[in-house]
Amino acid sequence: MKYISTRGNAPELSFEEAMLTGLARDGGLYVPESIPTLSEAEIAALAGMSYEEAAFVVMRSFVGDAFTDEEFKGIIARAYANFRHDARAPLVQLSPNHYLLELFHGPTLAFKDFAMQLIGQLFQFSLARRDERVTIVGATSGDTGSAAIEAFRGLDNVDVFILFPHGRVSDIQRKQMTTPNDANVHALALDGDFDDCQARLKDMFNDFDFRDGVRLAGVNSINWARVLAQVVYYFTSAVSLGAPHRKVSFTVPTGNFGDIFAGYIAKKMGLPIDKLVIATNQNDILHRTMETGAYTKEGVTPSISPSMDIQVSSNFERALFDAYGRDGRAVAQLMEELKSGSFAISQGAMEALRENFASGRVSEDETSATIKAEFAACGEVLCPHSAVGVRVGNDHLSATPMITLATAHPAKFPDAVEAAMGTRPGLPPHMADMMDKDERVTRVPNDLGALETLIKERIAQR
Ligand SMILES: Cc1ncc(COP(=O)(O)O)c(C=O)c1O
Ligand SMILES: N[C@@H](CCOP(=O)(O)O)C(=O)O
Repeated sequence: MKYISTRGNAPELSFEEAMLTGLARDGGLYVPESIPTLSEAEIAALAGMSYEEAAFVVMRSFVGDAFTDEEFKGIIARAYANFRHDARAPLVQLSPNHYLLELFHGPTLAFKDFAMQLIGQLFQFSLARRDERVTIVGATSGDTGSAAIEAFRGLDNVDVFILFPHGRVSDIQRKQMTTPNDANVHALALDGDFDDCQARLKDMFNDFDFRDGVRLAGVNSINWARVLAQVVYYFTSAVSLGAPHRKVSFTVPTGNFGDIFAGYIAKKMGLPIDKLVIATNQNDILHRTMETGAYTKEGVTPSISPSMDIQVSSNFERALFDAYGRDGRAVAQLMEELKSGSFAISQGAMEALRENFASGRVSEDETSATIKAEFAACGEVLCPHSAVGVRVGNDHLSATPMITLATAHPAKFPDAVEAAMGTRPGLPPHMADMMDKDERVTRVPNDLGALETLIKERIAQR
């Protein structure tokens, strides 16, 4: 299995090389050169398997010969050992044909743990056998950063720097990133929004002297392994509702487009998915794009679902690559145009996108009202991101079962949940003392040179 860049001008890599490389050297994102499929019988057989067994079957052909079967099974087992639910990703029923996939039973209470715990194990295995060390720099709107820190804290051969937008993450998210006291963890509060954090991260990857000098690695969804790990729960949840003998639809609260792109990969692998619905908050660039065919940045307005406050949706580039018939030059041209604020998508590419994706947008009031209504109707307490998904999922109900992804635990956003339903959700026992812990954080400017200098100095001090 080889991996190619969405901009068509970077070396082809193996799974392990692509994982350790992060952003392609032409600025694009790595994708598999072809998508392996599972037969109906193979999908049906997932029904009797544990989450870990299903994960092995779904991901095996993407990793090629990077690991033996036994090595890969061990990596998967270690990745999910500290989840707090036996099913890992349990499905609960909200209404007769609407189900919620709870993805918040991992160590940091967000869906990011599914991929980050796996990536943590993959990196440890690969770095140890290569005898290498890396510098991970991550950009976060709140959840990716805490999941990355949890997955890599305390490791000798990894430094992890997390850029988060100062004042724009919840208190719990910030504490998750600033209270670990491991010497290899560096929380950086950037003066800007998430798009600035992600842009500076990509700038670092495009500065080859810096990139090669610190041996930069990425664990954002820039990294294909992040997307791959998320494909698994589309299969396990759909199978538990009767796939492949019955179609299912999914609604996915969306920001950087990684999670829903994993659903698209599941569909291409043969999972019978009817609709994949993009759910956005008031930062609705993806919904506007699906409606108008123009991808136009408008600036980010902070919302009560802060992890989705994103305008430059990184993985949309992977969807565009397919929609343009895998024409890397066309994608590179669109990304060049985006530097001036917008690009128009061709009619053919829009048709391809609309064949696979529907979309909806949810206001702040609607998000709060959904938290309140679902608690009253079925007792499920939703985080604001999941509520955005459920609201859009309700608008797209049909005879096909709808699965909405619950992407974070409500206790990560207690103020928004309490304001909506009058009760404050409590943290699980293993995090109960988090708010009392001391924080370690450095305020940083939105400036590439200053960030690179700081990172180099910190590495030199270790
Ligand atoms: C809680 C939560 N929900 C939804 C999303 C959106 O996921 P994606 O960026 O993969 O679209 C994020 C962040 O990415 C998140 O942290
Ligand atoms: N919502 C994310 C944003 C980073 O996106 P990713 O797709 O690179 O993980 C977050 O919580 O940080």
